Amino acid sequence: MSTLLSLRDLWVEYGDKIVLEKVDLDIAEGSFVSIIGPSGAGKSSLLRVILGQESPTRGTIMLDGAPLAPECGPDRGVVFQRYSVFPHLTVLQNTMFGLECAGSPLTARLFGAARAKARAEATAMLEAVGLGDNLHIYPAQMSGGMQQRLAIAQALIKRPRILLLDEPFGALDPGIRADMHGLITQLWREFGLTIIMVTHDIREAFSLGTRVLALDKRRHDPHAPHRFGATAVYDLPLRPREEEASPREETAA
Ligand SMILES: Nc1ncnc2c1ncn2[C@@H]1O[C@H](COP(=O)(O)OP(=O)(O)OP(=O)(O)O)[C@@H](O)[C@H]1O
Repeated sequence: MSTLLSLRDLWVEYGDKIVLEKVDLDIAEGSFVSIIGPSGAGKSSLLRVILGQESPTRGTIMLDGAPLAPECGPDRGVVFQRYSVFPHLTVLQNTMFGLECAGSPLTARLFGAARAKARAEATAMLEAVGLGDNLHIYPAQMSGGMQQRLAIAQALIKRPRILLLDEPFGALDPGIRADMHGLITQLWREFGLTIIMVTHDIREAFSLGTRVLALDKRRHDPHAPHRFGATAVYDLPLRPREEEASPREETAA
């Protein structure tokens, strides 16, 4: 598999606090990378710099061999733990919104054939995430799992190559979580995605990922804990995706 994303000598600092130091990573196209690590290790900070929400203090990020644009682009989608959907828009409107913004940046409205096309694309995406029967309801009428399905549809509608997931299932009940594991694995295959997922759930990290990265500090100074940042202390390749039939958690059960 070819390298899609390359991080070289990446540092993230806030003031005199070093959060990440000397992160060197190559992420293969089509991989599903789980990132684990203690609270405050810089997992979300790493996602934010890959997303383009923040610039690293030092170092480079290359996407397909070219420097990553320093802003969020359509090649990267993101789903956070907390629901990021618009409460005043229906499921369909929430999903069409990304296409309308891209097609009409000033008014975020499409008309005629362009609108019909966006509507058809959004409807197909909502069917793919299992919300095909709920196009016209509002987020307040949905369960947490349904809202996360909608957040995934919103992230995928612009056909990103990389999907960044920051604790996407952390707020869900165990049964719903298992359904979402099945869904994300299916979408990963169907859309040929490269996924980078931050999770606190080690079982989830290993059952979904083709690779597990642990971020932590290699060096500690008890008198100045902020002087050293975290880096990838473990990098565990798991089975390649071709060998995967279903999430390992479900196969093991
Ligand atoms: N904008 C910011 N300004 C200053 N410090 C920040 C900023 N963002 C994050 N930090 C600090 O950077 C460190 C890493 O934060 P980050 O959220 O990346 O960790 P994390 O590994 O995702 O943690 P958690 O597992 O608790 O979500 C924390 O100490 C945090 O307080």
